[in-house]
Amino acid sequence: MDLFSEQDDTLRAIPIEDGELYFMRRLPLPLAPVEVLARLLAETDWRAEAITLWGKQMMQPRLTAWHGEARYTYSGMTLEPLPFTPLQLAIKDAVERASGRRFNSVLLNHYRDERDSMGFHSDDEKELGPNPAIASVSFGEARTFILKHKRQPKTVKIDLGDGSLLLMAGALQHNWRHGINKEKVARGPRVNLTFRLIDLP
Ligand SMILES: O=C(O)CCC(=O)C(=O)O
Ligand SMILES: [Fe+2]
Repeated sequence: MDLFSEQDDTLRAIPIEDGELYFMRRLPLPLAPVEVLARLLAETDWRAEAITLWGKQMMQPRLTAWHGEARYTYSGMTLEPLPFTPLQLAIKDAVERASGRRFNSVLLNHYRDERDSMGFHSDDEKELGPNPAIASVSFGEARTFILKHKRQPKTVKIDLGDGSLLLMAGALQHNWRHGINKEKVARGPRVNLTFRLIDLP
C-alpha cells in the first residue's frame, strides 16, 4: 500500500484560528499537472489589467482572466465573464468532488516569473456571501501563499505546489488577509485558479 499517494489526494484541515483552511497536495485530474499548465498558458486570453490603488492607476503585477457565469467587481473594476472552457470545467468538477462545494466562476492568475505577485487582500466582496468558500488550484512553479491575521501578529505560510488544492472557508476572509510576495530567486510560470460561488442577480 502506498501511504503517501493516499495522503496526497486527501483534503485535510490545516489548523487555523478564526477560519477554516483545507489542503490537498494533488487534486485528482484526468490530465497531468504539466499538461494542464501548458494548456492553461496557451489557451487562456490573458489580460494585463490596470487597478486603481490610492487614487493612482497602475498595472497589476500578473496577468488575469475571468470565466464563468457572473460579473465580478474588485479593486474598482468590473470584469465581464468569458464562458468556462472544457478544461476549466474538468478542473471545477474535480474541485467540487474533492471539496463537496459548488462554484460558478473562476479567476485565473498567471505569475509570469518571480517578479509577479498578489497584494494582501481578503476575498470579501458582497456577492461572495457572508462566509465564502474559495477553492484555489495551482499549476507550475510553487509559490508561498501567506496569510496574515487582521488583528493579531500571526502569519501562516503554505507552499502551493504543482497540482495542489487549497480551500478557504468559514470566517477566514473576515479575519485574515492573504497574498503572494515577489521572490528574489528565479521562478518559472505559475497559473492559479480561484473558484468562487457568486450570487447571481
Ligand atoms: O495565487 C494565489 O495563490 C492567490 C490568488 C488569490 O488570492 C485570488 O485570486 O484571490
Ligand atoms: Fe484571494
